[in-house]
Amino acid sequence: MRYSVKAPAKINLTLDVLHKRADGYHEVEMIMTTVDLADRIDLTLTDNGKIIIDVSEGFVPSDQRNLAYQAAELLQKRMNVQKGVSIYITKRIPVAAGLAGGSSDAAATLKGLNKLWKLGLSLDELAEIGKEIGSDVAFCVYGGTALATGRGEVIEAIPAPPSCWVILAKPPIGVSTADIYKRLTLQNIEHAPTDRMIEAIRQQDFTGICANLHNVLESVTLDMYPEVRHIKEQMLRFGANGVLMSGSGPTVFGLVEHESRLHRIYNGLRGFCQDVYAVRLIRSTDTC
Ligand SMILES: C[C@@](CO)(OP(=O)(O)O)[C@H](O)COP(=O)(O)OP(=O)(O)OC[C@H]1O[C@@H](n2ccc(N)nc2=O)[C@H](O)[C@@H]1O
Ligand SMILES: Nc1ncnc2c1ncn2[C@@H]1O[C@H](COP(=O)(O)OP(=O)(O)O)[C@@H](O)[C@H]1O
Repeated sequence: MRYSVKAPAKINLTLDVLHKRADGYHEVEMIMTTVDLADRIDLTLTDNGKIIIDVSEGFVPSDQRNLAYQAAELLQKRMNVQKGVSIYITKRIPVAAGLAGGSSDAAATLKGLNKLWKLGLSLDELAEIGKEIGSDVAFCVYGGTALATGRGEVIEAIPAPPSCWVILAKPPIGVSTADIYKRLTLQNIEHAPTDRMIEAIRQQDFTGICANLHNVLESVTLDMYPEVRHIKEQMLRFGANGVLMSGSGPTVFGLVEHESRLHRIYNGLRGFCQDVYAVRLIRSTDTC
């Protein structure tokens, strides 16, 4: 028996850090939404109880370090499953990019194995297991658009923003999330307008959404990697309506209302950046 599951990327429309916690994590407030750039996870049932993993990209670990492997192992142990699985990941989401590719692979694996192993767990139960693997996994289990709090694992669904195009551009660098959080200075931080963003989304106010995009990690990554700042400036110059770095970066996304502008921005960016994608927001939460 075999299942294919889509694992979509996320972007952060806002990312605020409230304080550093005693456990070393940061207390965050983020509005996240899924986009239709996705990895594909193929799951094949095996009878010997073993978990085998392979990945289309050589530089993503194809062993216990892979978050999809960790998700399968945790679920197998937690639910006392005797069956095994062979996992094949076709990567399309750039790696270490601020798009939660690994977290989404883990979430999709949990959702796919829930069917393959006939476990009958709810999304809430899968998210509860997923949060042990990483802060972004719970959001990826639900998909859609949500306010994430705590260390990112407390998820409250909110309505989807109005449909629009999203241009993603990633310079050829990988960013360590832990490193960016470590370098963040919390004094004099300009906090994100989370409430205003939620209101703009509720009102389906595209201009308001673009005006309230804010990520407190952005200045940390921009100071370390001037090429990220350059991409931001160029995306705005080519005509994106709103531009922001996603997560800890280095991917920059631009929201674009009209398709007529999309090609100009895409082609302009492709002139100096290899990794550019034109995608759409996913408005449905059913990603499986
Ligand atoms: C920044 C964000 C925004 O969505 O995404 P990415 O840039 O990774 O996509 C997330 O907060 C990342 O989530 P995720 O990548 O799952 O993080 P984890 O594996 O849980 O943590 C990696 C490391 O980041 C730091 N970390 C993470 C989350 C948090 N709220 N506070 C932290 O300080 C910790 O040092 C931790 O060891
Ligand atoms: N399935 C996976 N896909 C991508 N990266 C993975 C995966 N499993 C583990 N990793 C590791 O996780 C790190 C972060 O990757 P990723 O989730 O793509 O980035 P981000 O946290 O910035 O969104 C990478 O350095 C990679 O080695």
